[in-house]
Amino acid sequence: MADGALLLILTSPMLYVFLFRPLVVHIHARNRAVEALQKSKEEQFKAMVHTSLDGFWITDRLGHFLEVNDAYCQLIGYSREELLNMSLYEAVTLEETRAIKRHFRNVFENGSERFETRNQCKDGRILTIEASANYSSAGGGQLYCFVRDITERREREEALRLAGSVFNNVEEAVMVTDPKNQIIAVNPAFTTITGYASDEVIGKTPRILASGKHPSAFYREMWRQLLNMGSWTGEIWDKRKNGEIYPKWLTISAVKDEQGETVEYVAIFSDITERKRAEEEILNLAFYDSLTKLPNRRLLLDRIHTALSMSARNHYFGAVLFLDMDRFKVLNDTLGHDHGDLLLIEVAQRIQAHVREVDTVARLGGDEFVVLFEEISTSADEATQKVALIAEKVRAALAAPYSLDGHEHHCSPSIGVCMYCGNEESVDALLKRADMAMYQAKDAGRNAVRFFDPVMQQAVESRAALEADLRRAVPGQQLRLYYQVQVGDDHRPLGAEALVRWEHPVRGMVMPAQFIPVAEESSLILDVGHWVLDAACRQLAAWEKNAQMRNMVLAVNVSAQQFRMHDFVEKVTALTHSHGVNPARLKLELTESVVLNDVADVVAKMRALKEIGVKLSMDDFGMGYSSLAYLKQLPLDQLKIDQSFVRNIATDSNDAVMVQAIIDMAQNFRMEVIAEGVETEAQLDFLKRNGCLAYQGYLFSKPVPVDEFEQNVMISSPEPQTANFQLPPLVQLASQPGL
Ligand SMILES: Nc1nc2c(ncn2[C@@H]2O[C@@H]3COP(=O)(O)O[C@H]4[C@@H](O)[C@H](n5cnc6c(=O)[nH]c(N)nc65)O[C@@H]4COP(=O)(O)O[C@H]3[C@H]2O)c(=O)[nH]1
Repeated sequence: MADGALLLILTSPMLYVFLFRPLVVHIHARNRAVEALQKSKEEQFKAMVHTSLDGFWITDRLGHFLEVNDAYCQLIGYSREELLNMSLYEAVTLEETRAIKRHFRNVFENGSERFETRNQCKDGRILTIEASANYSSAGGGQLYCFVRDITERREREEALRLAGSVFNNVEEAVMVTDPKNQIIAVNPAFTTITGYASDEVIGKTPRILASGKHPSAFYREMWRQLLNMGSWTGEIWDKRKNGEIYPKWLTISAVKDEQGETVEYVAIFSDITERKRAEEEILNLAFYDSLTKLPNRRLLLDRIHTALSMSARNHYFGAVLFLDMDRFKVLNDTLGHDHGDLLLIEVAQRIQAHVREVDTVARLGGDEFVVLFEEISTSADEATQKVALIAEKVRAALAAPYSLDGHEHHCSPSIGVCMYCGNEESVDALLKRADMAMYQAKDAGRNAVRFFDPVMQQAVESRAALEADLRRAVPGQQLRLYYQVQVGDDHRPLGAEALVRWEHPVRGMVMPAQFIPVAEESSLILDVGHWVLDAACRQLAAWEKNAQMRNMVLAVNVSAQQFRMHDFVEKVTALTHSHGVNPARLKLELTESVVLNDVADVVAKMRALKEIGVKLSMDDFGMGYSSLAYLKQLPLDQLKIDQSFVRNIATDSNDAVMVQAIIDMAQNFRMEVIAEGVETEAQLDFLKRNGCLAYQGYLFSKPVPVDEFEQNVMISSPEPQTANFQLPPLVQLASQPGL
């Protein structure tokens, strides 16, 4: 139909009344019905949406909320009014905005999408949301979306995932059992540690792992704790599938349900073999000697301490045996430390083989061993007899030849024994006594057993007291110098030997033989030696002013320790300078022990001393290990024949020959020679006849204080070096106190 015709029809009044109007009315009615239907559907939809337990929202294409239900408002914490003024982008976390845009695009393109997002509540909480969105083009395009809070579910899943990953990856073995104690799950670490795969143990009880090392009472106690406290933790020995028994650290926990009923037991354990080994190693290092595996000093002291307390309670006698291998150092130095070590191991084994298992054999260090015997007997006599027997057996065993790496070696022990009963003596004192007895065994010629002797202890104690006093001697100005004249063949005084004396306020005059060895051992000799040198130089300086004394040469004893000091030469130089003394008036008497050490160093020092003009004499010559080899290297001015040879020259042909030889040697090396300890005319006569032209001894004078010495010199030589030394008024000299 043409457009004009239709227009005509529609505009015709008749048509309008009979056809169009009813039609319009019909259409209106139908539309109203449709509208009503639609309205009721909307109502239904609204009701459904608002009563839904899930959240629901509608947004426009840009995400502005157009509608939200109560469930969503409750979920997110905003009111409906607030949300209708917000966009979805404000209700999600910042990190989610990009994802939301992507989801929107997908929904626009595909009509719908399910996705997961993170909403941020008004109070800041973050919720994991599962969203199901649909697109409608109505109203310019809208998104309808049902949302559900799945935060808890996700957290549970995550926790489970984590637990699963822990279960599978953890280093500890995990074993889960049901309430009847049947294994229901094990993790891979369980298989690694025990050797059992899960299908080999599931359905079985954990008894399959038991080592049999623990008594049933141990397991009863474990279960008692597990049932009462809900858990048990401890160390336990179990057995691997391959039969190996190993220690593990185990925690068992009972898992209960809401009613408090145990639903599972979870056992978590780790293999502590390595840890125990390391602990043992540390313990061994701390308490055992690494070479011989014997207890070390620390453990020994502890054991002695306990033994003394026990003895105080049960009144049993015990003993401490201190032993040291004779000349072990020589073996170590000659055969090497490896052989030394082998010997010590063998010694340890031999001692152990001859004592009871309960006795403690310990190594103190070096070649020193100690055996502690406990509870030998309540009778002192019986205990001593028994210990003497064992000690002798040990001695004999240790003195038997050793075969060390193919070399046969002979070595013997010196053994000191100290008995004890009760705990009145300290551990230290006991060991010291045994040690002292051991030294007595050494003094008795080695390879011997000696019991502690109180007299010996007395000697040691008085020596210690002497040392303590000696420490105060130099600062307390208690030392004195005595002078013993040295004369030439015409008896003219050539000089003197300075000999130290100690004037102790209580002990009186102490002779050097008593205190010099103590000083040597305690290094006090350095102080004493320095004092002597200083005093000697001061005396020489004083004599410089006296015409009759000016030419005196003063001999001073120098100990090996003193000479070894790196600055010895400097000290001598400084002393001669500071006192303004001509060094040629000072003669240092060295003993053979000085040169025994480092010959090159000794020679260098001697040369340096000679360079400044100091004279050098070899004291006690003939006594030591004098050898021509070193003698010719030493820049000596004089040899001093030891008084022990001089003493018997008139009666003992050996000594006479020896003295003759020394005199010849000195002459050959162009050295002076002086004899000490000349007491008789016969000795003097022999010496003179054999070419010894200088003397020192009681025949001329005992060592005397300086005044007396000066007096004697002046009497004997009114003019310097012209008259003979007028001697001997020996009876007078001998009456000097303290000489
Ligand atoms: N029987 C006998 N003895 C005689 C005779 N003539 C001298 N004597 C003694 O023999 C010792 C000689 O000194 P020495 O061999 O150096 O032996 C010295 C020396 O080794 C050491 N000594 C003394 N003073 C010192 C010192 O200042 N420093 C050091 N390091 N040692 C010293 O002490 C040792 C002993 O000194 P003294 O008791 O003074 O003993 C002195 C002296 O009194 C004699 O005719 N008959």
